[in-house]
Amino acid sequence: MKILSAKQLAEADKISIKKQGITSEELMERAASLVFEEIHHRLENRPIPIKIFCGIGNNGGDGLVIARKLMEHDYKVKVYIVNYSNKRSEDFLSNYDKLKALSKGWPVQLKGENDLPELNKGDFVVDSIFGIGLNRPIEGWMAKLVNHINQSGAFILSVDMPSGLFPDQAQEKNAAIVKADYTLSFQAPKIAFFLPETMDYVGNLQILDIGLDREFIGTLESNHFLITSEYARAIYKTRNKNTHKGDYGNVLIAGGSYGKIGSVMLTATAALRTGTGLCSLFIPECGYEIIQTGLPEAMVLTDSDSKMITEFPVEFEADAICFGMGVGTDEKSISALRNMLEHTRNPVVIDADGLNILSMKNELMELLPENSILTPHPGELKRLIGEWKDDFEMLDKVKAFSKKYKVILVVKGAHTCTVQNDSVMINNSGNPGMATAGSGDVLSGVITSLLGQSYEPISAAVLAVYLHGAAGDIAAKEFGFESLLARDIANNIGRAIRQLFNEP
Ligand SMILES: NC(=O)C1=CN([C@@H]2O[C@H](COP(=O)(O)OP(=O)(O)OC[C@H]3O[C@@H](n4cnc5c(N)ncnc54)[C@H](OP(=O)(O)O)[C@@H]3O)[C@@H](O)[C@H]2O)[C@@H](O)CC1
Ligand SMILES: [K+]
Repeated sequence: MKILSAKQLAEADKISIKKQGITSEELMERAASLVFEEIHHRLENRPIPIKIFCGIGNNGGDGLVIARKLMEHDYKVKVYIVNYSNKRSEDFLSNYDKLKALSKGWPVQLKGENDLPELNKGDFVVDSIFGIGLNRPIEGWMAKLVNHINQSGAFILSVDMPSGLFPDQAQEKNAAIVKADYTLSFQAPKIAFFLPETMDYVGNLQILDIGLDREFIGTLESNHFLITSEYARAIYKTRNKNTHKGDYGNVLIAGGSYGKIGSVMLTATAALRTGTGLCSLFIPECGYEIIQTGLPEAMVLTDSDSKMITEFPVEFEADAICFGMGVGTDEKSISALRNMLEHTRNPVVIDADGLNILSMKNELMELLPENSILTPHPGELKRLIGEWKDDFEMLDKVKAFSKKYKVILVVKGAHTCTVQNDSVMINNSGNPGMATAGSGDVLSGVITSLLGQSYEPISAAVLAVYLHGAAGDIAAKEFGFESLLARDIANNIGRAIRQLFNEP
């Protein structure tokens, strides 16, 4: 699903009005009615105090429509107009008149910090102050209003955007932004919903299809995509009946050291659970019995060193190689990575200490086969690309790095971003329970497995990230967030694949 900018959405808004022969007020009625229906569906006429904060632009206009509809259904509604300017939008004004005609009490006008209304824990607040028209940070008394809403303990539903949040540009530190429990956003996701510094303002997210012109949206160019289950399903390759293990890749996972053999075991488990035909590990001597006992499906090659890998079995013909988990950054392990890169043409997967070695020995970057996949968490990413001042600068730096070295980066986080050149694929599966030791090792195993099964490198990365998150979601249903182990993610990859085909 395309992630669109505020500018593109405003354009789609205009084009749709023209092509569908409707007025902007009719489009507002349509969009806001969908929000009303979502609220009505959940509240089922319960007499909860609903307090609606409306700006004076079209986001505020949406709030007025929602208020009118709720009143028509006998909800307890109070409307506050956040009077930040005299420039009311036309659709705001016509909906203001409609509301006045319906309600006995006039909306309360808020003009300064002395007007902050009483809010309580049991209240249901609708935030309709600013949407995609925000063009500067919220300041002065309105910033105080935003903090007042945030601190009230009320349930907060934001319409289109949490007010104060820019859809597609960096935010000032300590900016006043509504911290929503739930955001109902129109037509397309916005990038700020998924980035580490701003995702917490959004709460649960739902995108409402307000019927903007599909054909026009189809022509809009975007470098940012949200990975959906439909997309994952389209990439996935089914198995033939007439088949054998040789059709599903022979992968080699190189890593581990004394005390860190578990990492490679998790990677190999995940690779096998993702369908790898043959899985071999290259590990130090000390891990031999551990792997042969713990994972009989895998084959083991050992280094001459007992505690770390110091070389690489360059004669091994693997369909995909993964290097890095648990290897450490000793000079001897660095030469093992160099040895591997000097003898490999096909894209490889580099994780964990493999990435730390690349940051220490920049010249090794030049040896990476084209379309290799690097899977840094934020700490490893900083070592690779340096510091960044905000998420947008981080994305720019990652894109530049991807182009410079012709590699794919899987930037791990709550919404893992897979970046190739300028395009960013954002993942939406997964949960906080997956913030656990070994989770990344499992992801590398899934990517390597798909790469070995002849998926294009970018498809292997994107599908792996999606399945890893979906498997984590299935595991969390059984174990809860706290008890979830990395191996539970690996063990649910098969269910995540089946789920791709059970969902509508
Ligand atoms: N596009 C669609 O698909 C549809 C959109 N719809 C709805 O319209 C919403 C967009 O409405 P909008 O363009 O009127 O902008 P909105 O966010 O209400 O802001 C209003 C004005 O506030 C001002 N302003 C900005 N920042 C400020 C600040 N910090 N402090 C003070 N003032 C500030 C600025 O005006 P300025 O003062 O700069 O002249 C700005 O123009 C959208 O989010 C959705 O809810 C749906 O109804 C139908 C389909
Ligand atoms: K809003």
